[in-house]
Amino acid sequence: MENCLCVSAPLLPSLWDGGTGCRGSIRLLADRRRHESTNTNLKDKHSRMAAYLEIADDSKGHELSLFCVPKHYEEDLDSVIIPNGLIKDRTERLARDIVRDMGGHHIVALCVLKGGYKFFADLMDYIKTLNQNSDKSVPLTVDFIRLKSYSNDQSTNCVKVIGGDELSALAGKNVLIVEDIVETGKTMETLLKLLNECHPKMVKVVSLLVKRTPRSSGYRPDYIGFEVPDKFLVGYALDYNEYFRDLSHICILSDKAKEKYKV
Ligand SMILES: O=P(O)(O)OC[C@H]1O[C@H](OP(=O)(O)OP(=O)(O)O)[C@H](O)[C@@H]1O
Ligand code: HPA
Repeated sequence: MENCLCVSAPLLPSLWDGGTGCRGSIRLLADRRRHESTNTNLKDKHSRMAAYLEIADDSKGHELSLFCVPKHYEEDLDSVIIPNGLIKDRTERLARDIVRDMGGHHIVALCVLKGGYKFFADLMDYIKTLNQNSDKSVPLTVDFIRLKSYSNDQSTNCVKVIGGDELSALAGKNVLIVEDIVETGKTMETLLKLLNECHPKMVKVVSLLVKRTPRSSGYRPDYIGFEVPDKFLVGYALDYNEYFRDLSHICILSDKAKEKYKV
């Protein structure tokens, strides 16, 4: 099913109407692709390039036995690809970049559930810390939306909106969408379309991860934590059929585990 949008909870009335040290393999890169502004009304005058840490395709990650991993998942993971500490360090810097660019305005941070909840919580904490320790501070409010399109390790191509706050409340606001991963780009493109119908003043997107994959539509967020290989990743709230959200590090899921937890 191509470009399907399903709204399956009556929570969005406006929508019902209209619709590491990985062996030296991590490098800091700038996104050389043309930066696409996510707001059709207020396109950035300056073409910015999103910086990110690249995890190389041949990165094997780190041995599981070097980290604390829940016993119940020990057999299911190939390796730790991004340790929790590195996620936090990169998130701290993303917070600084976001406040630098969006500061001075009230920001509404929109968390994309469920996968985005850990990154969202940590990013908000870092922005709060910046607010507390600077002469300039930016008011921050939070909103939530739940989107779902994956079953097993594949996008169904049908992005379902299954709950959340009313997007119409974001009219005229500076919105920061907080997402865990962009793979095909379908989830984010669907959300941006819905959001733009509500006429926000500005929309920026931060995604902790962007996957290098031939399945990508080419969509790139405004802020990116890491660019990752085309492998199915779990942990730090990223799931496989709801499992592995209770894992601190981002890990590569084994093929055996894909079979074990398949629906
Ligand atoms: O770029 P895409 O190919 O669209 O994939 C990205 C989306 O997939 C995951 O959501 P999922 O549907 O698994 O729901 P979840 O957040 O509840 O895990 C993830 O959290 C992103 O929202
Ligand atoms: N892991 C978990 N959820 C996802 C992924 C992934 O690699 N890609 C898209 N949603």
